[in-house]
Amino acid sequence: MAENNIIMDIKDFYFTYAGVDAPSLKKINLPIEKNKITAMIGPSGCGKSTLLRAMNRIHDLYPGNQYEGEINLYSSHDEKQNILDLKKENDFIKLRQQVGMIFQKPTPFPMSIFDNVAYGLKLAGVKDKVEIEERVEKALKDAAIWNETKDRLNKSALGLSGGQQQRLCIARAVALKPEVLLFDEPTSALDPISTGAIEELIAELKKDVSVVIVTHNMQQASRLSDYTAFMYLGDLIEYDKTDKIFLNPSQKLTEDYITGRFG
Ligand SMILES: Nc1ncnc2c1ncn2[C@@H]1O[C@H](COP(=O)(O)OP(=O)(O)OP(=O)(O)O)[C@@H](O)[C@H]1O
Repeated sequence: MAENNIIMDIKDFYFTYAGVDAPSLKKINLPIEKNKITAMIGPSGCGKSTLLRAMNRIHDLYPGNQYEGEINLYSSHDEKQNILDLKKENDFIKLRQQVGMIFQKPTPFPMSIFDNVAYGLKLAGVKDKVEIEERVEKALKDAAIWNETKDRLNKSALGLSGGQQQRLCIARAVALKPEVLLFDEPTSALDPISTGAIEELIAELKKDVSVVIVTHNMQQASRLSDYTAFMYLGDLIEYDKTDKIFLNPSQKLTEDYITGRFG
C-alpha cells in the first residue's frame, strides 16, 4: 500500500461498547487518504459515529469499551503509530490535538472568543503571549471567521450565531495544527447559508489537513468528498472514490441506500 498517501489506516478493526455483547463495528478496513475528504455514510445506527470516535479515542472518556485490530496514524512528526496501543492520558491529549473532532452541535466554551482558541494552545504548552495572539488570529482566519470576530475577540463566544460558533470550534481545532479533522454531522444543526459556509471551509482546509466527515446528507457527501465509505449494521460495505460510489456502486446495498430505497 502506498502509505505515503495515507494518513490513517484502519485494519481489521472491531469495537464493542462497554456492557454490550456484540461488536458495533466488525472487521473494518479503511484507509484515510492524506489531504482528501473521506465521507462516511449509511443508515442510522450503522456505526459511523462509533468509527469516527474511535479515530481519536474519544470513546475512552468512558471506561470499558473494547478495541481489536489496528488504527494506524502516519503523522508527519512520528513514525507509524497504532493509536489503539495508547494508554496514558497525556498520549490521548496529544492524539486529540493531532486528530481533532468537530461535533454536530457547536460546543464553544463559555468564555471569550479569543480564549476559546487560546485555551487549547495553552493546554498544549504554548506560553509565549505574542505566539498565542498570532496563532489565535491565524486560526480564526483559517476558519473564515476573523472578519466577523476581530472587533469582538473579548466578547463571549456564546453570543455568536450557530454557524459562527461552528467555525469558531473549527478554529479551535485548527489552531493546534492537526493532521486529521473528524467532523460528525457538522452542519445538521445549521441553516443552508451557514451549511454552505462550513462546506466551503472544509473544502479549503483539506490543503492542510485530512478530513473525515460523517453525514446523512447524500448531496453533501457527493459534492464535498473525494472518497466515500458506505456502512451498514456495523460493516463497511463499500469504499471507493466518491464518483464511483454515487454513479456506479459495486454493491446492491450501496445502490439501494444512495437511491433512497432505504435508510
Ligand atoms: N454508548 C453506547 N453504548 C452501547 N451501544 C451504543 C452506544 N452508542 C452507540 N451504540 C450502538 O452502536 C451502534 C452504532 O451507533 P452509531 O451511533 O455509531 O451509529 P451512526 O451510524 O452514527 O448512527 P446515526 O446516524 O443515527 O448517528 C448502534 O447500534 C448503537 O445503538
